This record gives sequence, structure tokens and C-alpha cells, in this order.
Amino acid sequence: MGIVMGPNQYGKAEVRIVSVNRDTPRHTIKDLNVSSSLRGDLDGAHLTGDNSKVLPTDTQKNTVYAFAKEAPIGEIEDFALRLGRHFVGTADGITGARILIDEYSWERIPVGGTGHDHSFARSTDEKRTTAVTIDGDQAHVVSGLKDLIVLKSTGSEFWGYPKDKYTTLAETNDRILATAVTARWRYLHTDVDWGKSFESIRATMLEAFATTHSLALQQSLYEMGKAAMEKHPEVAEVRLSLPNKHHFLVDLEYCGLENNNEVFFAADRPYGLIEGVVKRDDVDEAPQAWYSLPQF
Ligand SMILES: O=c1[nH]c(=O)c2[nH]c(=O)[nH]c2[nH]1
Repeated sequence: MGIVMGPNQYGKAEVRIVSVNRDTPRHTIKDLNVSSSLRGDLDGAHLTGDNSKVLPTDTQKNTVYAFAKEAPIGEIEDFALRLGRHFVGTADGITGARILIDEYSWERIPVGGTGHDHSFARSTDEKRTTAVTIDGDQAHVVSGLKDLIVLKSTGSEFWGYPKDKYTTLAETNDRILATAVTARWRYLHTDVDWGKSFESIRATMLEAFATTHSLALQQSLYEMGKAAMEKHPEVAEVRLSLPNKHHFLVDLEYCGLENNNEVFFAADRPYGLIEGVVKRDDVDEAPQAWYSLPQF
């Protein structure tokens, strides 16, 4: 019986990079948070302190910045693929890489009716995301979004659930439904117009959220994933994590007011957390390693 080193990866987390394209006076900006993790022949590093296969995390960070200068960043998926393939293709003993990128969105500040050339405002917490896994000569892309906050002021019910002696929740056929969408979708291949696919999947999921008369957030989750996948054959599965941002009707009877689903208390915690994978029944599951560390 012995003790061995299990799955591992290492890299630089959260390299913040803002890149300004100054080709014309009308600047464009890319604001990214990039994390790299390398995998491979790293037993020596863990077992004996042999760093001969350990490309420093500092070098990984420098590579991110240098790549942003050497060529336009482009879509985050393409930037992540370039970085991942570079590490696996050039670093001795490194056979796999994971590159995670969050992209923050900036809008031009309107001045006199048009967007300003070089002044921007960030009006939302929403992030576009990608997670690229390079495994030898294979590349896998899981893209998505985080913190897209949505709310329906009606068109949501919740009833028909089991009751026991601890149940206090009243059944309702008219409530607020609100959530902060985290979605990740797995592409079947890399021959994709990333920007177009992202915009369409986002819009499709939003439309499904809006138009589904929801009997539970679980049902909305499925309808959102299903709608995206029906339109996008390049997607194998959609994973959704949806916190149920509860809105409780305020009891105004004490002061003689009838509250007809108009005034709510927005609770920040606790929240229900509704999560699930919507997938094609004829496509194999992705290895866990495409989502996090192998076997974690
Ligand atoms: O959409 C919902 N799903 C639940 O599982 C649940 N549980 C709960 O208390 N409220 C809700 N709402």
C-alpha cells in the first residue's frame, strides 16, 4: 500500500487583461479575466520537487499578455484555443491545458445620440464565458454566460408539491420568477462562428424564459436548454444553474391595504438552487475533465 499523486493541474488564475484596439480613433476594448491550467507529466514536481516540467505560472501569465499584443484577441474561444494549443505544443511534458475566460461587457457612452469613440460604461454584471480544454491534439469548447439576471412579474406558478408537517409554503398560481442565469453549453466541434452562436443561444434562452408559462423553475430550465439546442446543432448539451431569487408578497393587511401581487420583499438568501443538464440522448457525456480537474 502506498500513497500516490492523483489528478492535478496548475496555472495562473484570473489574469486581468484590458486590451485597447487603437487602429482608428474609434477604439474598441476587450476586458478579460483569463485563467490557465496545465496538466501532464507533473509527478516529479509533486513527488520530488523536480521542476523541470513546470512552466512557471508567471510565464503563463506573461504569455496571456504577449498573445494579446501579437495578434488581435478576437472571440474568447479563439484566444483560449490559441493559448491552450501553444502551451501543449511547446511546453515539455505538458499534455493538456484548460483555459477559462470571462469577458466583461462594455458599452459606448452615448454622447449627442451616438456612442463615444473612447468612453465606455459597464451597465451589467453579466459575463460571457468560455472553458477550453486541450487534451493532446484534441480541443473541446464549453462556452456560456454568468450572472444574466432575469425576472417575470407573472406567468409563473408553483403548486402540486408534496406537503409534510414542516411545509409552510402556500401554493401559488401567480408569482414573480427571478433568477441569475449561469449557462454553459458544450460544442460538438470547433468549426463554429463563436460570436454568432453565443448571441443566438443567449437570445433563444431569454425568449424561452420569457414565453414559458412556468410551473416551476425546473420547467423553465428545461425549456431554455431545449430551445437553445433545437436551434443549435453544434451544441451537445446545456448546463444551467439557476438560483431562485425569491420574492415574497408583503402582507399589508395590518394597515388595511390589499396587496394584489404588487408589492414584494426581494430576499437575497436563502435561495433555491435549480441546476440541470439538458442534453441530446444520442451524444455521449463529456468527461468530467472538461468541466474541472479530472475526477474532482
Ligand atoms: O420553481 C420552484 N421550484 C422549486 O423546487 C421550489 N421549491 C420552493 O420552495 N419553491 C420552488 N419554486
